[in-house]
Amino acid sequence: MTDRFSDALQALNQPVWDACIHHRFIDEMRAGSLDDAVLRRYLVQDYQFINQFVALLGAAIASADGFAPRVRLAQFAAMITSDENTYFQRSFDTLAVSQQERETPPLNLPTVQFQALMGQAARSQKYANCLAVLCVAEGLYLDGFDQPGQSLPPRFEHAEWISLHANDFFRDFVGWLRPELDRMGESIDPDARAEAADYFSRAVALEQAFFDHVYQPPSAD
Ligand SMILES: Cc1ncc(C[n+]2csc(CCO)c2C)c(N)n1
Repeated sequence: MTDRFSDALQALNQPVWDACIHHRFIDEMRAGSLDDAVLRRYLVQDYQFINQFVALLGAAIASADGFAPRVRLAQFAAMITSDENTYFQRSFDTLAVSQQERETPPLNLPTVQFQALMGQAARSQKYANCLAVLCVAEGLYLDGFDQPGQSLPPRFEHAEWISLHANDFFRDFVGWLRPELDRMGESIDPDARAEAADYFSRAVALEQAFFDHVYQPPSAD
């Protein structure tokens, strides 16, 4: 076990973390072999996830302890609400996702639970809790999708999703996020650390459930 708070949290959750980054969903996305029905279910649910995620970033910006972290987080929010948003819209067009499914789909249980977790972290107004959830949501996607020397699959729906998480900007952001959580971990008391650790663990478990659920037939909550 190491001294860094972010490493310690990841080590505590390593089996589930590894199950996520080696999840069939990630393998099939990288191979370009993902079933369109699975991709469609994933993207429809994930679009609802991203909405709350941006609210969580807003809460992190509000609860951060200085201007430099606020600038970082704001720049990241700008990327998600521009490049990433157009990726969703173009993929929805290709997969013939209706306006209603884009905006108000029935939500899977893990999506509702993740939204609740992000809302709770945001309302706690504690920067460490927000960072714990962000470290999972970002770090896990970096570890899963950013493989050295990988070649991208031919279809843009797969290739762009990978390159959204395997690029210098994203690497740099996660490379900032982890030491930022370490820094906050040092400045809060043990109870607050335990609280942030709980957010981290719940987020890792929900990431796994989120991936698993898109392989289940619709309405199998
Ligand atoms: C369930 C779920 N968890 C994490 C992410 C990852 N994520 C959300 S926003 C963002 C920024 C750049 O893409 C990243 C990496 C996701 N998409 N869906």
